[in-house]
Amino acid sequence: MTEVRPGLSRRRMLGFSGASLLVGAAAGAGLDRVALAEEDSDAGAAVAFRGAHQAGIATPVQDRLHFAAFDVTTGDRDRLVRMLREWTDAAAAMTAGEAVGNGAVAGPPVAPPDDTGEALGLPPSRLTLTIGFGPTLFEKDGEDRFGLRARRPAALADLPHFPGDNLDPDRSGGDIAVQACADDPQVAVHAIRNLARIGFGTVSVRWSQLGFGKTSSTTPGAQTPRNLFGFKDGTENIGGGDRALLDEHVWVGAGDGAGWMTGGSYLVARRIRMHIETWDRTSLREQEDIFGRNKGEGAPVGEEKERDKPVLARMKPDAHVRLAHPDSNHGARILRRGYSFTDGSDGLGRLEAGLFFIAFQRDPRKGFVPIQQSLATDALNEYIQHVGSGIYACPPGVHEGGYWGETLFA
Ligand SMILES: C=CC1=C(C)c2cc3[nH]c(cc4nc(cc5[nH]c(cc1n2)c(C)c5CCC(=O)O)C(CCC(=O)O)=C4C)c(C)c3C=C
Ligand SMILES: [Fe+2]
Repeated sequence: MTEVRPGLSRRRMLGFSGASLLVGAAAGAGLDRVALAEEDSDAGAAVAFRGAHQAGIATPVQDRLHFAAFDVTTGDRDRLVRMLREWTDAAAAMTAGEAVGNGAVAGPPVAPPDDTGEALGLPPSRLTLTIGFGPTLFEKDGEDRFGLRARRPAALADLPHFPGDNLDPDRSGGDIAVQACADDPQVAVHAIRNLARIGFGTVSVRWSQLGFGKTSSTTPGAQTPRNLFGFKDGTENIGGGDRALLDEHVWVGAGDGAGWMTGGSYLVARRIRMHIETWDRTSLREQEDIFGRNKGEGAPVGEEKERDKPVLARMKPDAHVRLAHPDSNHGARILRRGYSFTDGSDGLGRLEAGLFFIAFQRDPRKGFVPIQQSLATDALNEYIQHVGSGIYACPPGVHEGGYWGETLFA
């Protein structure tokens, strides 16, 4: 259930109605977080922070993203744990629409405020904060900085090199990642900024990425969003309410090894540049052949409706959907949760744009890796390039009184 924080709430201060109370009441009534958020079409509502699984994985996808990867700058394990406790309190407050600590204006005038203030007066905006731990937290340059080496899950293996990869190390990796999703970009940015501020002296931001326009959904009944190539993206995704598929492909099971990850999931992030100008000079027929679906409706080749069952044999052998489909990958499935991005233009007048691809899975060695290997012959590769990468172990959800990563550091 959502924690009620002391101090000056950004909503209480402005007389805002208590969306977080709705979450609390619903949790008390036994409704689960996904069902609540799905029913609640109010983009300003709160998503419960605590639960068996972290929010931001199976919960409905919000409109905006701020993803940040941090490097830990201390070698002091206790200090790191202290920061994770402080982050947890701040995350619980911000996701409930509350200010961090004693707020932006209620603290002593001689000290910097606990909260940076730019979200004052804004509703919770369905903010979710999801944490993950990168391979380098467990071992970096042969060094076991925090005594965690033996706790590294086998599933948190470094990703192999894939054909066509052109990865920028300054936009890859990181000891800790936080995915902030919200319906208001200011709320997502505020959340990452406050975590970075709290972490000063313990962590520093290695790289971050803003995203707009979700390119996948976890609510199959909702309208499928479109990516920057103009195609519906996320049609065949794992639904947030599909418990059987989530248990099979997304949540780490008790028998999977690394018991501290039970109920957690692995996040793979890929910054994928999309060559928009080249794509825009490509014929409609060619574009549709590349995906194996039509552009208007999103129907598979030879079918009429988006949700019609695809017949892979009707698609070109190098069609994206044919190669990514579970039937071409021994049943491998992932939960996609990516966002479009544009970071202005590059020096050649081309849009610096693409897809910030995010996928959650029970084991990347059986999810993202084989699918991406199968995409080696994808016709889409002429129009895209992977330029950033990260893999992170996202622990299970936080219970009352617990903190982010408690099962790992216990
Ligand atoms: C390794 C995983 C994947 C990467 C990387 C990836 C990149 C990528 N995808 C699109 C656009 C579309 N993808 C679609 C389907 C689809 N893609 C993946 C995986 C990766 N995509 C999967 C598993 C699937 C579902 C396949 C299936 O079961 O049918 C679609 C079709 C609509 C849909 O189902 O979502 C589009 C469109 C882009 C533009 C891109 C890189 C920039
Ligand atoms: Fe795809």
